[in-house]
Amino acid sequence: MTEMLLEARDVVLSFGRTQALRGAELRVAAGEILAIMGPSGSGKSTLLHCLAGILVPESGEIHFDGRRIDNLGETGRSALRRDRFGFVFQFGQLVPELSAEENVALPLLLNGVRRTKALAEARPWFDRLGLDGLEERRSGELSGGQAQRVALARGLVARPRVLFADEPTGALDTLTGEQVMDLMVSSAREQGTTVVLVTHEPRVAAYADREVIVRDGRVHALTAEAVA
Ligand SMILES: Nc1ncnc2c1ncn2[C@@H]1O[C@H](COP(=O)(O)OP(=O)(O)OP(=O)(O)O)[C@@H](O)[C@H]1O
Repeated sequence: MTEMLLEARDVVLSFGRTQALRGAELRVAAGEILAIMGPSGSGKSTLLHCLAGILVPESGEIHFDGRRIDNLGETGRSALRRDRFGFVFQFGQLVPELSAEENVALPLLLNGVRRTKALAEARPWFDRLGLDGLEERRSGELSGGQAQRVALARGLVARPRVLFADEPTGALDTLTGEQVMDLMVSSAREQGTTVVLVTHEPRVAAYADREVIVRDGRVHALTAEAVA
């Protein structure tokens, strides 16, 4: 049987009167690239945040790598996010005061890696992601696609077990979005990183090994019925 790396079991979470997740079930295999699709407001980001230990479900369980993580407490979940998970969001969210290179090195610096070593590990990503020559730029001096590739490098530099990507191409034009997806998928595969990708764009979801649909806070396998 394929090893399950990440699992949501009967997850329920409300914001006030809004029931964002109503018994969400999801299993993600190690090394898998999974796309979470679904209409606006259906609970995709909330599910991603629960899987990543950012939000804690009201009931239900989240398991990662053979252990339950929703009951770890903020310190434990924060350590897990720092050590095991990488993140890419819709608007790169680079730190504007830092150079592109320092932004990529940030997860390593936060993990206690020395500055020289962290920057040395960040540098090859510029060649790998077609960003040569942009190492010293601040985020305000990068195009949207360049900034998102820097954000991708930052998400992968610490070789996380899981990369969580929430609408990573949402702010990009189609061609630039496809470049980012190509690089995300090839880099993740190269280092064996599992990817959980939230998107509402079928073209983006097509890069994944498997797609699921979130509707009204529940997860459905991709079938003609679920799409209709
Ligand atoms: N912090 C919050 N406070 C209040 N309501 C929230 C909060 N976050 C999400 N919600 C609500 O929970 C529901 C699910 O939101 P979520 O962001 O998970 O949906 P989504 O499928 O990711 O949507 P989109 O595609 O528009 O980003 C929505 O009704 C949303 O308005």
